[in-house]
Amino acid sequence: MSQTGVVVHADAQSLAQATAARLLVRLVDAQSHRETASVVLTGGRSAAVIYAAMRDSPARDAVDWSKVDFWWGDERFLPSGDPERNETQAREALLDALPVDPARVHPMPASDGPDGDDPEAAAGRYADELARASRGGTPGLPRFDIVLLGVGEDGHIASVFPEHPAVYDTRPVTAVRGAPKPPPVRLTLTQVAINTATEVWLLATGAGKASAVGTAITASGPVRLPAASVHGQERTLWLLDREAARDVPPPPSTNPLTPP
Ligand SMILES: O=C(O)[C@H](O)[C@@H](O)[C@H](O)[C@H](O)COP(=O)(O)O
Repeated sequence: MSQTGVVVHADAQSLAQATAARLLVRLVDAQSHRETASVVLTGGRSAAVIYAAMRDSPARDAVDWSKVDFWWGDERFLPSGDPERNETQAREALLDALPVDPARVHPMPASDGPDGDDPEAAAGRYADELARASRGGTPGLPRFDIVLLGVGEDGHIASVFPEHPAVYDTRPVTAVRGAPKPPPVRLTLTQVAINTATEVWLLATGAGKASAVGTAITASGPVRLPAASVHGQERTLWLLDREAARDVPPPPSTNPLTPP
């Protein structure tokens, strides 16, 4: 049974530092069981700060980076090397500083790649790459130890936006056109793929996220927010700063001395 946790940090910087440390420990743990580990990276400002904190952490070398598989949860469908691509951000903030195995770094196709400016074909290509890495777990997908997801003000995760076709897509990867967050054309893992992960970590900082976070965490019943529809097989973690946690009720007290 998947557990959901909510961790609230004082501010965005402490969230980034703590999440970087948490991710490093989680990767070391995964490798202690299986030699390899896998993480699905996200884009956005919160993620970039976490990547830099990982890069600068003295504990980073506890991970055997040559045996970590890096996937992406979504990508802006732009030419390779474009500064707006999530791949570019992750390479500059983290991957370029690590002894990664290039064969284990799996960026989503770029718009100047083999499929040209056809995002549907590019999505299919990434689905094929995922399937090739499948090792007997979920058919067509590799094991994802941790999926990182930034959360948008509208409750989107990756490039799955509320009421957009990707919400209803049952394939593991899909193309997105008309995304409300520029750029409009993107590739994204769907909730189908995300929810196979062992752990899903949702990252949100700032008051602008509070409403979406509060609704996603507290609403019962069919909530039309993608952020409310993703969960890890074993654990779902909400990693928030105080501002983003504003609308999240405090956990029920476990102190037996507290009056009901
Ligand atoms: O490509 C992207 O833009 C991201 O993958 C997207 O899902 C992002 O994580 C959220 O929009 C949060 O972004 P911020 O952390 O910048 O608010």
